[in-house]
Amino acid sequence: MSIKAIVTDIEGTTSAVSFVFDVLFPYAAKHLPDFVRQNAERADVAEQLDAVRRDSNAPQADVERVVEILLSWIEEDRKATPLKALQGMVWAQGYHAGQLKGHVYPDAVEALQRWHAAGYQLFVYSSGSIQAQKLIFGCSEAGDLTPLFSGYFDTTSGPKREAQSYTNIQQAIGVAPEEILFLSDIVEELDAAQAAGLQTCGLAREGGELGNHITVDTFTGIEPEAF
Ligand SMILES: CSCCC(=O)C(=O)COP(=O)(O)O
Ligand SMILES: [Mg+2]
Repeated sequence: MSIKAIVTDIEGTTSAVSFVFDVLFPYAAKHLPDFVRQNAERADVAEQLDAVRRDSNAPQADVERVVEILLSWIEEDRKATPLKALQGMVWAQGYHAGQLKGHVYPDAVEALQRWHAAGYQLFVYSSGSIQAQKLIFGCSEAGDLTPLFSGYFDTTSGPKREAQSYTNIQQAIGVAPEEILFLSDIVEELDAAQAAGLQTCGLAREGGELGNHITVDTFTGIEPEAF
């Protein structure tokens, strides 16, 4: 069975962990409080603030308390859907103001372009919101890479360490599980994708092996036709 679709993680896979931890998360921590205060009545923001109240079991929390909760979630790298949605909105301002440029490894850019030209369907699956995914690739140091992608999946498809999430994504893509190659730097994500029947390839940019998964150190080492 040959690969028809490739689904890639972002942080640690197409893009440096340091870009997310040293640039994106501090940017969100700095700008999110005022963004939330100034936009708390906006319908899309209010919806996420209510989700924070629900998820943290604090139904009466005022805006300042919700900001505190969000900052603690950034600190602990919580992959909570409402935090990710709000981070995406804050980062949008930074990208559009030219303060942020998405980091994508040159080897990932080259391989994604080559695979797209060869007819593979390319997708993203990240804990970052779909808005944030489109921004990192759309406003990247290598230019607008969004034309390469056929679709985007975030935590609304489920947590990245659960097999069911990959079944949800496989059904949305509409090809057999074994025709999908999933790329990630996290062994628990690769295990979950494998349990759902997907092919897997680990990215270990500092070297080493990721569990029982074929592991490479750059995208240049990935040969979709070999799976
Ligand atoms: C979409 S860029 C921001 C990445 C992010 O917020 C994050 O939590 C990273 O998650 P990933 O699933 O890409 O490791
Ligand atoms: Mg990752």
